Amino acid sequence: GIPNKLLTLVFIHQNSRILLGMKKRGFGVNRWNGFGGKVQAGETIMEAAKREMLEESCLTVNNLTEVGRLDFEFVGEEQIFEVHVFKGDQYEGEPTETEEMRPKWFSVDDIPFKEMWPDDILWFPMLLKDAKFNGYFKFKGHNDILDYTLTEISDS
Ligand SMILES: Nc1nc(NC2CC2)cc(N2CCN(C3COC3)CC2)n1
Repeated sequence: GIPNKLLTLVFIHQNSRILLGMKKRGFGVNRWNGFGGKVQAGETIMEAAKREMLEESCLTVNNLTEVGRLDFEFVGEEQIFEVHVFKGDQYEGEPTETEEMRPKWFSVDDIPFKEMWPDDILWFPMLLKDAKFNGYFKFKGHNDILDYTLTEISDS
């Protein structure tokens, strides 16, 4: 088949708070999410994650680590979205609204799942711990999950 569409998703998680952004346009508009976007030719996935974070929030994240990978299939579409999820807790700069995203800190006990992609409530508990996770979701449109698999990979 055709190659997967490589995408990044970056979260800053500090103790009991996590930085999310309200997507102001494009894919996932009007949903809170981490920051990220496409991987360009000639850059690593990590470089793309840092670049998108800076472009979308004006933050430089220093200690990103990859914590998961989520594959998304959309019924009727050939290309799989391959999302590489990163987390860090050290940054430089101030969270700043851009054309793409409006940043806001949330308590980890009060994540706005009703205003997020429907898969998020499933893998967020793994994101907030320090285990790696792999997921596969089959979507019908942008709101219905037809089936999924989700595996936690413990470091130990
Ligand atoms: N949390 C979450 N869920 C998703 N679910 C699948 C859509 C059904 C996708 C997703 N991303 C894929 C799109 N990407 C946009 C930023 O530039 C492209 C952000 C991360 N992020």
